[in-house]
Amino acid sequence: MIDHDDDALKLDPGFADRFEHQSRPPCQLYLISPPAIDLGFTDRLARALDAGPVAAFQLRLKGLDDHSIAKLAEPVQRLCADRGVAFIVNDSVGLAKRLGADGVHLGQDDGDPRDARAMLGPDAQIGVTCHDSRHLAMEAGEAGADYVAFGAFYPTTTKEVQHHPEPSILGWWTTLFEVPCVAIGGITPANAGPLIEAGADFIAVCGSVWNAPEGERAAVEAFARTLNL
Ligand SMILES: Cc1ncc(COP(=O)(O)OP(=O)(O)O)c(N)n1
Ligand SMILES: Cc1nc(C(=O)O)sc1CCOP(=O)(O)O
Ligand SMILES: [Mg+2]
Repeated sequence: MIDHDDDALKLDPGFADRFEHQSRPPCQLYLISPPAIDLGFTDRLARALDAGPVAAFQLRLKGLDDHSIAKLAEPVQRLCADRGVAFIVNDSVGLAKRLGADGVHLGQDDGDPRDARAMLGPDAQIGVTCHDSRHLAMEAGEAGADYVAFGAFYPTTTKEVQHHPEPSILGWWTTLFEVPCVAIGGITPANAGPLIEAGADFIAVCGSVWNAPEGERAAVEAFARTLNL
């Protein structure tokens, strides 16, 4: 059965405690890195993380081997740790283990969450891509995922996507299961509302922060206003 572990709701330690009277904490921001970064990226990340509450940061660098990602990861991971932001590695359980990351995000072809759990231990946050599929989400929950991710809700230029769920999948999930759900794909401060209202526990965003004409600081501030944080 799906794990109803209370820790599953605590990506940001201490956050949930402020909302003990509610059955689920309010929706939080989950920031995804640009697909490529250089060493100067930490300045941008610091501006983003200092602009408003960010629960988690995912290092998602495509087209690089684990060794190259590890070299770029070190200052980024330190920055997240200094600010109490969960540091999640995309795709690679081995890299997450090597870096001592807080967790790993697995796509449907990135490995079995059970193997990830065995390698990373009980405290690791393991997230699983579930596209627009209730079936995949229940499978991920059964396999011990700490969150399930649905998307892409809106058009995105960050990734080629084939699946476009309706916001109602978020409400369906949160009504039935305690495991948090993440909404992803083309989310901006202006279009996040229906996903938050439908029940997203997290909104995961990339382009609307890193490609924002007004800069990452203003973009995170705008998300904080949308989320009422
Ligand atoms: C929070 C979150 N949700 C979905 C994804 C997509 O993962 P995946 O399908 O493995 O695609 P890539 O990101 O690896 O291109 C994600 N990374 N994070
Ligand atoms: C990484 C990713 N996964 C998706 C999915 O649907 O599973 S959509 C996506 C891209 C997210 O970036 P942006 O906020 O710029 O759209
Ligand atoms: Mg992947």
